[in-house]
Amino acid sequence: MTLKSIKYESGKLEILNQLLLPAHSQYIEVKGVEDGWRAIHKMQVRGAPAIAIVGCLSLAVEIQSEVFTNKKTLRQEVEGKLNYLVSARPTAVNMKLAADELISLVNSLDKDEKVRLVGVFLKSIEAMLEKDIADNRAIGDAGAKAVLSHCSVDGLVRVLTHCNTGSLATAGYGTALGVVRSLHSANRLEHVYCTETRPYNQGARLTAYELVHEKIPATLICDSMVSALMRARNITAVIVGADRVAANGDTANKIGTYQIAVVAKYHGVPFYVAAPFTSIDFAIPSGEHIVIEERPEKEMTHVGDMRIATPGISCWNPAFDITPSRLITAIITERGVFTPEELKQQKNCVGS
Ligand SMILES: CSC[C@H](O)[C@H](O)C(=O)COP(=O)(O)O
Repeated sequence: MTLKSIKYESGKLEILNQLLLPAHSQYIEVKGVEDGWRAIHKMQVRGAPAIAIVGCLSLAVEIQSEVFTNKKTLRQEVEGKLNYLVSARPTAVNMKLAADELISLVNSLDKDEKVRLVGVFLKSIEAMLEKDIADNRAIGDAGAKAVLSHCSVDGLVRVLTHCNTGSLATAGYGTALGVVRSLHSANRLEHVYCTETRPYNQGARLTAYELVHEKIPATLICDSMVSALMRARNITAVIVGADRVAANGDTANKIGTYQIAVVAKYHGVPFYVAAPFTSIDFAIPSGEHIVIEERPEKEMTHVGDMRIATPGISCWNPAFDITPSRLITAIITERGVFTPEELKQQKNCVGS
């Protein structure tokens, strides 16, 4: 059985508290928008697609217990709460896109009945969940094909991934980890290496957990071992996820992605970004326009509750970095695999 980070049934929303993994597998209830915002901000739920789904569901839960006197107040309330949820983590585009979609949905309703709104909301979020899984499967298959193009017809591949992009970060299957999954199902994966992903260790805590759970041959490395790995282990390709891709292909992803891309370029290893088409923000021409979230120092200075850094030292803790498009071989989406140059031409297909 694959891991499930979000459970929603009959108006009750629960999320797997990812801060406790891998030691404890514990679900916590999200009773409304305030809980949703906190869970996203504290990273109890994380990964761009999962954040959007939990944000929207937390609003759906809240709406059910509220009374609205007219459509205007309902609209204002929904818009205000969605914008509030977007503010919990600013870098990824998914929550913002989902919020815009739901706001225009509310505006298009001709009746202001609460029951109808909740029904329409839930239907649209359910469709979002299903679409995410279907898209991830398509990304997995397209990505596997792209990676296999770099080896002999029946050869095996060795890939490197960073951070967590699996079932825990999405509605299911995963993006970059979905590609790994598809390679494994096709019996073409020799090995996957995952980085620890300092400072918050999503790789060591979550990706490693998923890989062990799925019995996929995998090895954990420290972030500082990437160059040595590329020299020693003949890596076929790097595959990472994305939180936001600009129109020119510049990609915001977990901190550390950029340096892996630089090292991959040096070693001649293809570098792929795997993400749903909705992660591409055609409204911004380049990565310079992406807001990079900075996280509390404690996430760097401590492991759990134990301080590992010298007291008094100051810290800089950006959660994401931008990989320039010239370091990216291609962006794997459910609509196909595009070089950054080809991606620019896709702008006109948005929404179709
Ligand atoms: C699955 S999309 C890419 C991910 O959102 C991303 O790189 C990532 O894992 C973000 O990590 P987060 O733990 O939410 O800060």
